[in-house]
Amino acid sequence: MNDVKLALLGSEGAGKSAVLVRFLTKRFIGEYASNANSLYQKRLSIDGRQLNLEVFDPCSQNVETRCILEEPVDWADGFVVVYTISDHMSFLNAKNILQQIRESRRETCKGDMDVPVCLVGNKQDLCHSRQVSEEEGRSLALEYRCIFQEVSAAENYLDIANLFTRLIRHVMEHMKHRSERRRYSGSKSMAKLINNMFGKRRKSV
Ligand SMILES: Nc1nc2c(ncn2[C@@H]2O[C@H](COP(=O)(O)OP(=O)(O)OP(=O)(O)O)[C@@H](O)[C@H]2O)c(=O)[nH]1
Repeated sequence: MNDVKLALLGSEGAGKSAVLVRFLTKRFIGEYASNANSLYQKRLSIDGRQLNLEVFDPCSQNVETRCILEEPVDWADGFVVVYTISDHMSFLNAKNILQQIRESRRETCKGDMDVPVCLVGNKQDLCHSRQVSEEEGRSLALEYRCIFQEVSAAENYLDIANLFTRLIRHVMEHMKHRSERRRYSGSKSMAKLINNMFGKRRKSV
């Protein structure tokens, strides 16, 4: 069974917990305790494959004053970055987070393909007070090569379910690709080793 680990990141009050709880329970719960880190676990079946999903929902933090990615960036296989469409500052924070993910992953996984990330513009139901256009969200996602979707945790389950499903599929493909690369480079170096040993021996005969 696959283990898939996701981390939720975004500004305080962007609706991270609401989005996650909507996905896990199909329900919208208005208020959540935000003074502790939470780890949610759920067994899922996607494309006929069973998996253990773990989602890390860190407590509120001010992304302007401290680095938010110390722990989740190494732990997670994929990220959900949430902003509020009616709060431009949360969008700027989301951009900052995407940049931090890119930089930290570049340091830890040299030459590796991009880590799966989805950018979520939440509170679509508040479009009368929109401060971030859908186009801005889409082009930020394009810049950082991530999945993008505007959603409303308050009003809609299906969009959120589809979004998580796409991200999890992407994570599983990414994991498969990484393990194939590892196996390939492992067998390449093994072949090199064997070649070196027997090649040399053959020469000396
Ligand atoms: N109108 C509307 N309100 C929402 C939506 N999603 C969340 N909220 C509200 O936004 C507030 C913050 O939601 P949370 O899910 O606690 O946000 P969070 O990002 O987890 O917040 P912290 O844990 O404090 O960082 C709550 O009052 C929610 O009821 C939404 O889609 N639409």
